[in-house]
Amino acid sequence: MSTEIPVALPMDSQDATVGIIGMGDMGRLYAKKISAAGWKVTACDRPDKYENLKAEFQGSSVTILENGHLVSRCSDYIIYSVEAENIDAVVKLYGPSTKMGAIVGGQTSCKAPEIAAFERHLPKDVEIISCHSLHGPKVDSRGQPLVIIPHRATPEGTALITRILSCFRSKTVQLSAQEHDRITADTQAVTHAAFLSMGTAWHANAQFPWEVERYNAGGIENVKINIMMRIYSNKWHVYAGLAILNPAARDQIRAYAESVTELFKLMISHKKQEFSDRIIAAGTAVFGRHRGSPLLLRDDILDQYSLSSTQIPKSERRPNSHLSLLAMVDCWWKLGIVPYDHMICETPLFRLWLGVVEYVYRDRRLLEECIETAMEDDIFRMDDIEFTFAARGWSDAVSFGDFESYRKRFEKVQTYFAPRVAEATRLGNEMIAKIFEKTRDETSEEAPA
Ligand SMILES: NC(=O)C1=CN([C@@H]2O[C@H](COP(=O)(O)OP(=O)(O)OC[C@H]3O[C@@H](n4cnc5c(N)ncnc54)[C@H](OP(=O)(O)O)[C@@H]3O)[C@@H](O)[C@H]2O)C=CC1
Ligand SMILES: O=C(O)C(=O)Cc1ccc(O)cc1
Repeated sequence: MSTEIPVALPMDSQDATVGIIGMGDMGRLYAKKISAAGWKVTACDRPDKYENLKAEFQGSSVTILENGHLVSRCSDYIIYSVEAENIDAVVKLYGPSTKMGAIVGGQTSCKAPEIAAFERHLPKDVEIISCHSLHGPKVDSRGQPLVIIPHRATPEGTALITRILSCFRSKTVQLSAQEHDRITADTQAVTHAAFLSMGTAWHANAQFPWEVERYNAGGIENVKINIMMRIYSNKWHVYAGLAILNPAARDQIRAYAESVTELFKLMISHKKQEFSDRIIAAGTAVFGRHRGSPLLLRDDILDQYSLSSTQIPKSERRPNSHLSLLAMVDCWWKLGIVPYDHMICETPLFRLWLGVVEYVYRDRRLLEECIETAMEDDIFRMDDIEFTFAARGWSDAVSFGDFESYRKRFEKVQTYFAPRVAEATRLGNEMIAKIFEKTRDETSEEAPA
């Protein structure tokens, strides 16, 4: 830690000014929450958005400035909340204007390129303390993990940033940038790969899953459809950035595609014993230590959140092979990942996904039903073959590191599902709020973000 850093910030009052560069979905959430907690906030987006943004925030306690130079010059803590792909260029542009002795951080989802940009372009007298809220902009931040990364920091600086960000009432966890990237690759990247692939496969089969009888099978199917819709309602660059820029994520997405392919080959060659042994061995490795703990999800809650107009009674529901889910456990097993070890960096989607997977693996009857369906039921074959193509396609898109082709793949499916996005977002929010109400800090009086 360099001794050059002047500790000139106000530590015991709310006098520090927080600057936000990038007023997209997350930047706005940060600006609103931090200013509501009593801190002075200045913010900007690209210069061409200045007039509109200024009009929008007129009369609020957020001061909109024309560009990142002006924000950087007057702010004690500057948060870059821009696309991960752009972080180097934006820090290069505004970093030299950083106020002397200020603290700088970023909110991008992958920390290696962000920290590299800070080290490359920021003056040496500046502290670097980054953060990452592990939830999307429409989720109640209370009780969700918030990672703080004191990279080039004094204890006083870290204490100040922790105090500023305490307005989110999140579960704060301090990690290094490397630890952050490794854990979020495990929690986020593979989860997204599974749901991106589901959307691609449904689109390839020209299906809206809620209109297809075999997907009106209650709890698990509802969660799968709702999460898939949620991911495709977000911006493509969020998922592209955290997958393409994080080398650990790339490897894991490839391992997931391999598991999907290998299991699918066993299915179509009817190698039931080999398939079943592999599923059981993976399940034991991943869930063995957690057999006694309470389940993360309850089916009766999930049944309420369906996009379908008809509900099929439980006794008449058709079992599913759940290839997406079997492959997830297979890939965790192969990579030696025990997902429960990563709950410090859980996102709502990861928790839901783990909840669904666990729900199947801890019910021997359900798991055997999946194995039986995977082997014998041809109805799911057309879905599973498209899912296999899709998983490999996403893995290729990520390993080629090509943002533009990632964007095209994503937006094609996003456009297809767009007509039902508003409704799915509302349902998904209700579902997440209901599921998380038990885990949230019960004493909090704040309204959801
Ligand atoms: N959305 C999510 O669920 C989460 C996102 N994140 C991370 O947070 C960051 C922001 O994400 P999000 O808010 O969703 O994305 P948005 O696209 O909504 O916001 C990014 C904003 O930064 C602007 N921007 C780009 N370059 C500049 C610049 N030179 N000066 C000022 N503003 C600029 C963009 O403008 P333009 O659109 O014109 O490029 C855009 O308005 C990303 O790195 C993302 O990975 C983290 C947690 C959750
Ligand atoms: O919960 C998820 O995985 C999301 O999709 C929202 C999200 C996206 C990017 C992040 O860096 C953190 C959360």
